[in-house]
Amino acid sequence: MPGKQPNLFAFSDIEALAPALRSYIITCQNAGITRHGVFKVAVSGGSLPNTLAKALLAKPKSDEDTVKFDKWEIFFADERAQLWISQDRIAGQDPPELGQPTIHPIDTQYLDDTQELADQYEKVLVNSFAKGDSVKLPIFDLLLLGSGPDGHTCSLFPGHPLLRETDAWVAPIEDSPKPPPRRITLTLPVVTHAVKVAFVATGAAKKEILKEIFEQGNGLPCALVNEATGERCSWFTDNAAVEGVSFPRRGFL
Ligand SMILES: O=C(O)[C@H](O)[C@@H](O)[C@H](O)[C@H](O)COP(=O)(O)O
Repeated sequence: MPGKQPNLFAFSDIEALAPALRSYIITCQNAGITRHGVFKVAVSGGSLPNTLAKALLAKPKSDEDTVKFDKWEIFFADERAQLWISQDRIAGQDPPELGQPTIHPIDTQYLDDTQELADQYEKVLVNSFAKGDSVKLPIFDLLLLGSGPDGHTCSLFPGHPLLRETDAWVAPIEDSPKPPPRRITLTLPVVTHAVKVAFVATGAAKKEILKEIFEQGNGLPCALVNEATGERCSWFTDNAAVEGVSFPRRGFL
């Protein structure tokens, strides 16, 4: 289905990927600011924050190429029910001269109760997106996600009943196959309702799972996001990650 498929971009390496990712994010940022005065973005962990730092902390090339962090509202796409994880997030890496984003971390007083942790984080979203009769789902301007070697994204794992969640915006998980087992995550309907979804997946270790996601799908969480979002979804990969993947690449303009 032309036009309905996700955009698969493949770069020679992370150095080449970073400026394209920056330009994509700035386009989403400017669209969000035009629509509602702020840029609402949710971010995953893994290697993504380091790639984002490379992309976003580079020197602007023009006025249009400006990252307006003071207009950013940053949420976590998923989070471990642990104290230390936030340290490797992009939150700690914004130099003050770029402006301070509004960051919405989890409330660590609820770490012992993942349902409460999820409910409290959902309240944070409700305050920002005004859940009510007319707002069934929050609409993030952008989700910046990674893909695990098993095809998971956020803390949505292959074959897990959480993939069938339809009501909650944020859900707890107590049996994550990837340690640690206790986490909270945005739910699939929230992920697929975003204006734009971008995955960043690099390195040869990703090629088997990317082949499965793009060729068979197999109900893998990343494939479900691809299917539900189509052209709203973009994959920023390097050649090593997509070697042997039969799926048309797009040129990044
Ligand atoms: O909480 C976690 O366990 C990580 O956030 C994890 O979900 C990560 O996002 C993916 O495994 C992709 O990680 P890489 O991009 O580092 O491969």
